[in-house]
Amino acid sequence: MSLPAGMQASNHKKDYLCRMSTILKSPQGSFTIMNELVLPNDTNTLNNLMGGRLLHWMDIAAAISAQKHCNNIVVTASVDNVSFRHAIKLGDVITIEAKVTRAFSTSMEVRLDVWAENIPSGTRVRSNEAYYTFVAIDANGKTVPVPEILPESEPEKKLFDGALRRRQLRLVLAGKMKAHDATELKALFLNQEGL
Ligand SMILES: CC(=O)SCCNC(=O)CCNC(=O)[C@H](O)C(C)(C)COP(=O)(O)OP(=O)(O)OC[C@H]1O[C@@H](n2cnc3c(N)ncnc32)[C@H](O)[C@@H]1OP(=O)(O)O
Repeated sequence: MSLPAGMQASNHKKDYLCRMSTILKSPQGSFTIMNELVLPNDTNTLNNLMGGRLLHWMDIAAAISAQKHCNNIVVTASVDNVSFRHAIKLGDVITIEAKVTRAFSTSMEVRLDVWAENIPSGTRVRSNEAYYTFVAIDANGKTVPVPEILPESEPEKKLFDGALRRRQLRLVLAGKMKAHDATELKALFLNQEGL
C-alpha cells in the first residue's frame, strides 16, 4: 500500500492510516447518475443494446462513484452479479445510478441500478443491477487507503451489511481468500439469510 509524499516516516504513516480509517463518509456523497441514448452503433442485429456496451457505461458510472468516495484514481478489480432482466431497445434512454455500498482498506464496492426509458411511449423499466469493486491507486499503481463509509438509510445499511458477504464470496472465487476464513459468508448458509 502506498502513502502520499511526506507520510512515509512511520509516525506520519500511522497518523495517516489512522486518519483515513476514521474519516466517515456518507454513501450519498458517492451517488452518481449517468444518462446514455442507445444509438445504432450500440446495438446488435435485433436492435437491442449490446451487453458489453452497457457494461462499459456501468464501469464509467461506477468508477466516478468510487472516485467521489475516495478522491483518488481507481481501477476496476471485479464485476459481479450483473443481471440482464430486459432487452434495451434502440432509441431508449438509459439511466445508470451508482453508489458506494461499503469501503474496506483500499477497495470499495459500488452498487449499480439501471433503467431503460422509452420517452415517446412513456415507459420506464428497471433493466439491470450489478456490483463493481474498485481499488484506489496512486500514480505508480500502488494501492492507497480509502475513507470508511457510514450508512444512513435502511437500504444503505442493508447494502453495507451484505457487502461483507459479497466481498468474501468474490475473494474466495478469485482464489484470494480461503473458504474457511469467509466467516460471514459461511454464516449465511447456516442461517439462510438473504445475500
Ligand atoms: C476504471 C477501469 O476500468 S480501470 C482498468 C481495468 N482494471 C485494471 O486494469 C486493474 C488491474 N488490476 C490491478 O491493478 C490489481 O490487480 C489490483 C489493484 C486491482 C489489486 O492488486 P493486488 O496486488 O491484488 O492488491 P492486493 O492483493 O493488495 O489487494 C488490494 C485490494 O484489492 C482487492 N482485490 C484484489 N483482487 C480482487 C478481486 N478479484 N475482486 C475484488 N477485490 C479484489 C483486495 O481485496 C484488496 O482490498 P482491501 O485493501 O480493501 O482489502
